[in-house]
Amino acid sequence: MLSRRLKPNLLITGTPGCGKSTSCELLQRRLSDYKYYNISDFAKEHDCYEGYDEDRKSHIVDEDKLLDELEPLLREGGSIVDWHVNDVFPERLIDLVVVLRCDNSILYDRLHARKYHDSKIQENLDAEIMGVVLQDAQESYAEEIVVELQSDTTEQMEANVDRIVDWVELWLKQHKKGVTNELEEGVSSDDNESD
Ligand SMILES: Nc1ncnc2c1ncn2[C@@H]1O[C@H](COP(=O)(O)OP(=O)(O)O)[C@@H](O)[C@H]1O
Repeated sequence: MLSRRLKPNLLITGTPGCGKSTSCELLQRRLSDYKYYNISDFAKEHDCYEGYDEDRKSHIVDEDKLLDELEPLLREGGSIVDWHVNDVFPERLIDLVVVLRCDNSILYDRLHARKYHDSKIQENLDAEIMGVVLQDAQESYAEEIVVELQSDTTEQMEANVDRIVDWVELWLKQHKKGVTNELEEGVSSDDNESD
């Protein structure tokens, strides 16, 4: 049975610095009727924290509370979700997972420009080299909805956004066709039942 969402939910993920927020900003200009959720901001606004990690100097997100807040919004469809963690969203709520990748020396420069601590830069570079975010996505979602896209340059980012918009259009077309088929099958099986 098809999802009853009229528009897909897109999860844009990747190691910090790979370009999620910048890509989402471009994407939202093209999909202006979609809602954008930067989960780090969302967790802060909705107080979805369960503690503070002193070593990482970052808040620990209460994933249950986060999902309680987010699920009703995602059920509506038409969402662009931006977070480096991707394995907390139930598969039924996500239609496309884009994992952005970045060359390590470029990623180093971006994280350094952000004034991240050396240990935090190293942790993220290691995660990117080992493909941790991609692996999490592959373990959490069906193979056919996980797409890995390189995002080292502005040209690549623009091409990635074009690809995502094309994918959304295809989803909408297939979904419309699928819903029509389901309705027709529903009508014909109703006919059969009455035979
Ligand atoms: N494909 C790209 N080409 C050039 N610069 C990029 C690209 N993607 C991101 N950047 C730059 O890298 C920095 C980090 O990007 P950002 O979108 O904040 O990453 P994330 O949201 O994944 O942490 C920003 O200064 C952004 O302008």
